[in-house]
Formats: sequence, structure tokens, C-alpha cells
Amino acid sequence: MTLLRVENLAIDVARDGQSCRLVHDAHFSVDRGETLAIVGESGSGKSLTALAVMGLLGEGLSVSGGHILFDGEDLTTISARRHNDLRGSGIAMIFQEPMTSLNPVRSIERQLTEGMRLKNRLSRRAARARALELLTEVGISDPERRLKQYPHQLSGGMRQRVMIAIALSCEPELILADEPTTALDVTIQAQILSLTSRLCRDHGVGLVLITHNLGIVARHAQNVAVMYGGRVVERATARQLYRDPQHPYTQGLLASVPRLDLPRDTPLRPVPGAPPDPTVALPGCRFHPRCPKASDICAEQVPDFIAEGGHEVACWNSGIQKLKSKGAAA
Ligand SMILES: Nc1ncnc2c1ncn2[C@@H]1O[C@H](COP(=O)(O)OP(=O)(O)OP(=O)(O)O)[C@@H](O)[C@H]1O
Repeated sequence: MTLLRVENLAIDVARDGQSCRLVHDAHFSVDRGETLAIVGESGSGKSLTALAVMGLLGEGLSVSGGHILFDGEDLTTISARRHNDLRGSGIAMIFQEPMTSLNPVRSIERQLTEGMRLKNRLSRRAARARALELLTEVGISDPERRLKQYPHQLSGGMRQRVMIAIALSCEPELILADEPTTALDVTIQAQILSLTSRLCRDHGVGLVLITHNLGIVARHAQNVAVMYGGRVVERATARQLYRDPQHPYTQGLLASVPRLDLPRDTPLRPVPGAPPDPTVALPGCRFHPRCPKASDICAEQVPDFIAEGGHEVACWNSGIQKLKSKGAAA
């Protein structure tokens, strides 16, 4: 059974007695030991989707459609108490900025052992022993000394390693990592991402890596879902996406990041324009005002998802769409 399957997920916000849709029909899945990257610009709905999986949507926000199946259990219909039980032990999350997620006045030992004592019912001694193992596993030297320290005494990279250790501590089946490295410098970013994906693979944990940077995805994820304006617009393996991106938005994202497989002097071109305001109704494909390939239909109808060899795209003018239309006409 697929570890996590998100189907047609819709998330609304209630504002002044009105409801506004922020995430439309999101769908993707991830299996044990596998990494799925959810990629998109700021405001595309990545974090809200992750928070819905965690059962941590803020006030005024709600899941208004679709399903989140975790090990076959639909998280959109479970009680708050059951969701709370699942957090940590079933699903863990690593947030962007460890300085705000770690408690500044609690020692690393306390923060690392808390979940194991509460959720896995380990004794203080057993939890401490496991904490030392975890710190070693995430590459922190002198773990005995580090356990006694407080977050401000560690470097940014080390704090992020502690966050990974905390996420793994209750032996979850799934980890959601929301931009886990944006606060770090590039070399440390790469180390942390490699560490996170390797540990998840070794532990058989499914990893959802949320990022705005398509450049980092190739090395760390097997599958990618690209989100734009609250919708998933393309899903493919990382290899398919790099070799043959179908959606003009994905093509734009790829042109805006440095790539090792292209000549060094290839110019970087940011996607022109700004993402849509989710509170303003926009008929058709939400990318059409920025799209270099937009045609009349793009402003009128939301494109359906079409698939070829496991590569899925929602675009009226994609190569896959043209191939399918030609096949249908023949
Ligand atoms: N509590 C809220 N009330 C109203 N709108 C919200 C709320 N939370 C998020 N949004 C809006 O929903 C959209 C999606 O937000 P989300 O945080 O999921 O984007 P994101 O892709 O994760 O962006 P980032 O990379 O900046 O974190 C954004 O337009 C955001 O402004």
C-alpha cells in the first residue's frame, strides 16, 4: 500500500464570511524509502499542503475536499486526537528555521528525548542512549557534550542536524521537510539535504521535500510534483522532469536555476511576472498571464491532467497534450 496518497486535496480560507480556495485538487503520492519533492514559487500552496497532512492548518483554514491517505487511513476524517498521536510517531516535520522550531531555553537532550519518552514510552536512560546514537547518525561529533548544550550554542547546520535527529527519534514512517535548508549557506545546504534523504532511505522513511529551488531536486528526489497558484501542474520522475519538462512553468523554473548538465555560460532567466493572488478569481490555467505559450483556451478552461509514461501535466499546449490530440484525431 502507498505510504501517503494525496487525492484532489482542496484547502480553503474563510475570510469576512466568504470562503476562498488556496489549494485546488492537489494530488501526489510517496512510498517508503522514497523522496518526493514538491516544488513551486512562494505562495504556490506547498506549505499549506504539508500542514494539512500534519493536521496543523491554522485558524480559518480547512480541508474542503479530497483525501489524504496515510497507510490507508484518511487523515481528512480522523479526530484531532488521532492526528496528534500520529504526529512524531507516524509523521514528523522538519521546519525551515530551526532557531524558531527548537526551544531556546531547553537543552538539546530534553528536546531530543521528549518525544521518545512520551510517544515511545522509553525510560530516561534508554531515551538518552538513543539520543546519543541519533546525534552520531546525523554527523554530530562529541554527542555527550552537545546533549547538554542549548540551541544558541550550535551552528545553523548543527541545529538543522538536531532537527533531523528529532524528526527521526520517534521512528516515523513519513517526514515532511519544508525548505529545510534555506537559512544555510550553499555547501551546508547540500550536506543537509544529502543527509536527510540518505537517512530516510536507510530507515525506510518516505520523505516529502518542499522547496522553491528546482535545482536541488535532481540529486535528492526520485519524484517531483510542481505546484503553481495552488495547483499541481506537473508530476514526473526527477529524470523525466529535467530531460523533458512539459509545463511552461516548469520550463521557466528550470531556466532560472544553475544546472550542472548545461554549459557554464548558459544565461539564467527568471520566470517573468508574479504569481497570482489566490483571492482573485482567474478563469482557465492560472499560469496563462505569465505563459509564453498561452493560447485562447488557456484563459478559458482549466486544463485536465494528461499522462504519458507516468509523466503527467496540466497544460493545453504541452508536448504530451499535442501528442494525445494527434493520436485522438488519427
Ligand atoms: N492563514 C492564511 N490566511 C490567508 N491566506 C493564507 C494563509 N496561509 C497561507 N495563505 C495563502 O495561501 C497561499 C499558499 O501559501 P503557502 O504558504 O502554502 O505557499 P508556499 O508555496 O508554501 O510559499 P512559501 O514558499 O513562501 O512558503 C499563499 O498565497 C498565502 O498567502
